[in-house]
Amino acid sequence: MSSSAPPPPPPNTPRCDAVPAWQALQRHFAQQARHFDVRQALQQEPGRFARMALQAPGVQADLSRNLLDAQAQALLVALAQQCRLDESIEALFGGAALNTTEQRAAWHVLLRCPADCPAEHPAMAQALAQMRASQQAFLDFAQQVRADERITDIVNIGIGGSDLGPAVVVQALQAYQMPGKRIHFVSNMDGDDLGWTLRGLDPARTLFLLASKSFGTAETIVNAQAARDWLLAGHGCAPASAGQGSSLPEAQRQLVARHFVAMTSNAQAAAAFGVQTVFPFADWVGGRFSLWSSIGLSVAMAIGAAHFHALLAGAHAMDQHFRHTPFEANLPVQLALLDIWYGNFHGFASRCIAPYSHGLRRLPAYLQQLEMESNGKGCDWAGQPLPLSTAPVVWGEAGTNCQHAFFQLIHQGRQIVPVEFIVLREKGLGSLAQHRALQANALAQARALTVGKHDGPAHSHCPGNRPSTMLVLQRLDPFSVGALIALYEHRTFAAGRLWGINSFDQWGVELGKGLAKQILASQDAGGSQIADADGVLAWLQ
Ligand SMILES: O=P(O)(O)OC[C@H]1O[C@H](O)[C@H](O)[C@@H](O)[C@@H]1O
Repeated sequence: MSSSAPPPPPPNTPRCDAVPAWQALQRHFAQQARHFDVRQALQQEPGRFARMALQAPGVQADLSRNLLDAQAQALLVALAQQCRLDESIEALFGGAALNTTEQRAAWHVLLRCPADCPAEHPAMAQALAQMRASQQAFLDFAQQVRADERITDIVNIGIGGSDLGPAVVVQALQAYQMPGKRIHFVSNMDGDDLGWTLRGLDPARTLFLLASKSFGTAETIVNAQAARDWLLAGHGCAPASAGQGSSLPEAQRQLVARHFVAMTSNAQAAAAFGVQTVFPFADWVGGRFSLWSSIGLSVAMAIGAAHFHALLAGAHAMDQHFRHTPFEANLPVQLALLDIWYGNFHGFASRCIAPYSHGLRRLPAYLQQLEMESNGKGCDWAGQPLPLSTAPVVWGEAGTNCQHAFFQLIHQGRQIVPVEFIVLREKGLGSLAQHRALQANALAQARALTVGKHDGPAHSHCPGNRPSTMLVLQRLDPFSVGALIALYEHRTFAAGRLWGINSFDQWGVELGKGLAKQILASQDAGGSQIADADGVLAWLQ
């Protein structure tokens, strides 16, 4: 969306609790569905697995182990229809100003449009052209760096959406990573993060990628300054003071320009820091949806431009599925409806993500930001307090590690936690026997949750009837990973629209940032303004 063409307004669609299907679901839940027994359903309902198996690009899903009967499923689809979710989906693809508190579109789907993607309207044609030029520039640069043997270490400095997306993808696609280059991610304000990362690195062979949409995030700026000091010190120069980048002596300026590049929407601030190579992206790219933009530069450096295009192709295929598949077979929509069913009817407060894949071990952390920052909201887009729960608490850990940690609670604890298993058909490194055992463990956990155990001493009983979903990827390749992440993006968007939420802002994050500044000022003033309630500050002096 170019700045000269204001995005169209979002559609005025109803919230989920304002449509007739909501009341019908409440009645169905109270009268019948809360007693639903998935063990029995799996035994007695012929074709349940086939009926509840969904096929999306790169991802197959088995929903049959969920606490969902045919009537609830039909009513949930009716709910999505009555909320006119199709209009919201069209608005996303049409670049409407869905981010109502910041009057911005959320047009990340445009970033994965293939070269022959037609522009839907003139503003989109302009945005596409700009996007293509900046995409080509950062992919070309990634190829150059890959070919440059002098660079051995690439350090991405960013936080939140400027860290988690690229970090999870680089880790997931380790098999595609070129040898001879190490990619590091530094996010935490704690100096140990950067400090330990830089230990043993050669300043002459290190390239820093400053990833920050705003180029104003405290953690990123502090780490960038410390990295610049390290670079200068490594070349025998004194540290530069904060913000001094553009007024450094010429030799030092050149050094900074050679070793730092930035991916940002705020090119001016990056230039003031001393960065001369900037890969911009449009302000309609939200931070947690930005890995497809130049924020994904570390990914492109790790796997190369061709594989980066395959990642985009996977996401685009999921976009098409989301946009064009009827709700009954639409995987992101079905997963969003499950969130509504579990959160608003069953009252389950959290969802566990268990990827049975070492490569996907950071996916839970990524999804925590995507889902909880997007939909952890308490008021709707009209400014009304929401009388219903929104995003579940998302948590998890890779399998089989999770089995030896918190799965005990999921099997026998008092609260019910729907689990999302992610399993790969094809093995990575390691033997086929290892891979089969990994798969068997995921299937065993899902079955154990369903059937439970009802004999033997009481302490060994497991109630069973605990819900789970199984997502199956062919293998951990760029296409499948792109599709998987886009699946979660769209699920989050669909659930947010049904709850009446603006999924694209994050005002709750701002409060603490402001208070941190105040506390820092108080520390700088010797703690003289410490309030009684902040006695701990005195302990820390
Ligand atoms: O990319 P940046 O502007 O540095 O923002 C980094 C992150 O920080 C913010 O506080 C938000 O919580 C995130 O949504 C964002 O991704």
